[in-house]
Amino acid sequence: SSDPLISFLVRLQSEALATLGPKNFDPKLYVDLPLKTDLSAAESAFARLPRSPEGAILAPVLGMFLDEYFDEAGSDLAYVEPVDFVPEPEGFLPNVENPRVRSWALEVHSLWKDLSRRVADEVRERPERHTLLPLPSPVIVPGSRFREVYYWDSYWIVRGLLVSKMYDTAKGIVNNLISLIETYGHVLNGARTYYSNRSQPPLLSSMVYDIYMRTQDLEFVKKAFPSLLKEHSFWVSDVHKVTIRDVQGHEHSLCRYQAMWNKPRPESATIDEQSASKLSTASQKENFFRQLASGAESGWDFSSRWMSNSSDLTTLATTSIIPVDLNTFIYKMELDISVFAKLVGDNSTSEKFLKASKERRAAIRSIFWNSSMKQWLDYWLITEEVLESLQRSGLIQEVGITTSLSNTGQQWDFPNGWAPLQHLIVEGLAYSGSKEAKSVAEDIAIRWIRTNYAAYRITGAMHEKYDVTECGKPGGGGEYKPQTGFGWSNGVVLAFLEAFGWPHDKEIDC
Ligand SMILES: OC[C@H]1O[C@H](O[C@H]2O[C@H](CO)[C@@H](O)[C@H](O)[C@H]2O)[C@H](O)[C@@H](O)[C@@H]1O
Repeated sequence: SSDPLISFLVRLQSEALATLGPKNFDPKLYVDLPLKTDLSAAESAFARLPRSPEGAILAPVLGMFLDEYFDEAGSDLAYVEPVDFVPEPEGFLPNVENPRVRSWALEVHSLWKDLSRRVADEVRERPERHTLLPLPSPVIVPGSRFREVYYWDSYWIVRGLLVSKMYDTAKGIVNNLISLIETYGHVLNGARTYYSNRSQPPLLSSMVYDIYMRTQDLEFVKKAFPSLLKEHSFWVSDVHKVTIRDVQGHEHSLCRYQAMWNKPRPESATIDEQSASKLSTASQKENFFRQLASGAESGWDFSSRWMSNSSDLTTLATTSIIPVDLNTFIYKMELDISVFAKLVGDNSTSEKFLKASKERRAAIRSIFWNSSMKQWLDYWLITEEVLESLQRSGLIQEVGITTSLSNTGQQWDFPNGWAPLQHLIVEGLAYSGSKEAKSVAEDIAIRWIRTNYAAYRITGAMHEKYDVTECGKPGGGGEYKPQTGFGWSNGVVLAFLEAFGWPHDKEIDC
């Protein structure tokens, strides 16, 4: 991370694992520790800690260091009784008559007191010492190791608070999430600096809607409205947006989860490093880290739903899946915004969002609905995976796609490229519905045309195969002399020229 506090805490986390071992080790504890001093003082003391001959810090030494430089995780939030809590709210669950159930429901209701916190002033005064974010209103935390506010948890917390008639607390929760949008442009996964690279299932508009339905507080809607527009832009812009063509050729705009992060998640860095250890290249690891963080953005961290092989976490392919639920949440957000726009007197925005919601509903029907199964199913962007794997494969060479990576001297091997294989792959990519694949297809076709042209100029003939590592070079190898003529090469060049054209100013020489 480029945040110096997070970088230091992640280092501390990794050293603590080496000292304490994996049993009962929770990596998140370390990135939640509030500093007692300035970071530089803690860093230099850490660097001076005595170590064993093997390089590890001994457990008592680590304990003393933690006591001296850090407060307890979670201590930067203070317990506070919610202003609107009463032991038995008027009109509480009128239809729950059974005395045992009613008394249990009242106990659950009273748990709001245990989970209610206020961010300490210290966090506002010295934010650089805390990964906790300084939210303005009191918060309700999920509990236990989750010492901070979470985005999608908040929706069901709000639903419960409405049952408990704790309207001010519910509005405070929304106010906190709005403050995150105003600072970061989106609601963070959770209210920690290390969660800023991603969001979580977007349910803020639903919180506003449900609170409004109970309270009729129009001022509250007016305040939330501009932030909801910003949040909508975040979800429909480049990082999350995917354009997809249905079988009738209609283009639809849908959304996927995609974190802006390709490193281990700070709160689970030791686990992510361990999971990635079986991957060999830096780019495979970076991709895996992005898939992990994107899985966390989905709220389903982790699930076979996002894996191509359910028993291998490294096959996580979160960003290659268009999820039904995310698009349904955004559809709801669009409908909610349309309603709110009308309430605040902005009719043109209301119309605009109604139209957007209709388009998304059509996309959901067209892309996710499986009529034989009578189910909405996530859509796998297989082409993207195939494209990525093709791009990583080494098969795409200077002037075309090589038949294999083995240089055996056989003609259907490296470095020969054959016209029919170029054509099958280029057409497959071009018609896949992915813009990126289409542009890769065109690029391969152009290079192939150029090498065919160059070889023709040099040798006066079209060839049965070409050496794709060098422009203008015919192929070789095999048990007979390379042949010219040549039927399928001619056919493919003409088919490519018809598909992609060749404008005046485009260079034909390699
Ligand atoms: O209830 C809070 C959240 O708890 C889980 O995820 C969180 O923990 C992960 C590991 O510490 C973290 O990487 C993730 O970003 C957090 O949201 C749960 O899976 C979430 O659905 C839930 O909101």
